[in-house]
Amino acid sequence: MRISIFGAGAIGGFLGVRLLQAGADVTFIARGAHLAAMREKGVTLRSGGESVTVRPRCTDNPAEAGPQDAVLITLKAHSLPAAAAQMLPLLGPETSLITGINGVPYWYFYGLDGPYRDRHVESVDPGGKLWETLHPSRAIGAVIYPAAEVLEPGVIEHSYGDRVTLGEPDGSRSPRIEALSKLFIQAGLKSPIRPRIRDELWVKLWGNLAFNPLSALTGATLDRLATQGDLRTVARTMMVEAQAVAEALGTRFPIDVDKRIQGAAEVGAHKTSMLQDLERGRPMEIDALLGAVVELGQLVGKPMPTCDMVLTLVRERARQAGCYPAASPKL
Ligand SMILES: NC(=O)C1=CN([C@@H]2O[C@H](COP(=O)(O)OP(=O)(O)OC[C@H]3O[C@@H](n4cnc5c(N)ncnc54)[C@H](OP(=O)(O)O)[C@@H]3O)[C@@H](O)[C@H]2O)C=CC1
Ligand SMILES: CC(C)(CO)C(=O)C(=O)O
Repeated sequence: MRISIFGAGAIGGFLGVRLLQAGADVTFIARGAHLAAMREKGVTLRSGGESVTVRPRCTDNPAEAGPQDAVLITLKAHSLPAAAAQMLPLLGPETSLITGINGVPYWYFYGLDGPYRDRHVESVDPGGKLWETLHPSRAIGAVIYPAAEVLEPGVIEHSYGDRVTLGEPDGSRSPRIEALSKLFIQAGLKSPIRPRIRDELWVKLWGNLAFNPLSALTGATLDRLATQGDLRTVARTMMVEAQAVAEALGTRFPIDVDKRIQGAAEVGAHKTSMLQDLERGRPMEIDALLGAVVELGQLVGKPMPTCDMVLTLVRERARQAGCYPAASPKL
């Protein structure tokens, strides 16, 4: 299978190495110092006490790779609008796009039964440009559970997790999703195919929408946010508000909110990705993880006072650190 990893940083680099080792024809699409290091010295993956270096095709010019069977998008959410047009040379008539980005995906409402069918989500897809450029008929949803980090340009550390859940927006077991799941399994990952991928996206997002902004605001690690009295109450209140929104859109949560919080507590003294981005002065995924959920709340008419307040505060915290644009998205 010809597969490009668009945004082959931490998680994309980890998955790309695994897919290459499984025999796929993989192209890493990256940029800057990380790309230069991968070109010069190959990509080193450290995982489970072992280190392997591979030499994939690495480029910042998708035209060099040409049309692919699949493109795995592992950009940060805010990088996708600017990168979408760059993906066009990778797209043949049958190319699928696996969206590995955390948060509400741009294709969320594609074919979704109910009054909001085929709407775009402004917070992640300003003006519906992604919908047009990367038509959601190409999209395959993914929930990525492993954790990885770029330790230095060209060197990736995989710290835990091996599950990449996949699902077609329409829930079907299409030949393309079967082939991708098989490839991920050959790459040593667990890769179940879910008929209701949005439910699983929400279970991950449920934690991210609360813990990530709260960690950025307070500096607290996941274990404190999930266990310390008042902090836990704030996180839980946000999650309960979001649950009402998700359920109004047809989501069925397979676990309750306390079980989800317990799962986050078990991760331990971990800095969320949003706190890490803030500390490094990098753009933060505020709009994909919380802004989009607040937008969906407005859409279905469910009040989200705690989420609204935390969104306002975390945007300003990010602005003060130079990690968020001066203007919030217009909804
Ligand atoms: N890391 C993790 O453990 C996990 C991450 N996720 C999610 O996966 C997504 C990716 O996260 P992560 O891997 O940590 O992010 P990274 O920043 O490590 O990787 C994204 C890479 O894409 C590059 N990039 C951005 N724009 C372009 C472009 N136009 N052309 C080529 N390369 C580009 C970035 O370069 P630059 O740095 O120059 O912007 C960066 O190297 C996020 O949504 C995250 O929430 C999900 C599960 C776990
Ligand atoms: C650690 C965790 C689970 C926090 O919700 C996460 O996904 C992140 O840091 O983005």
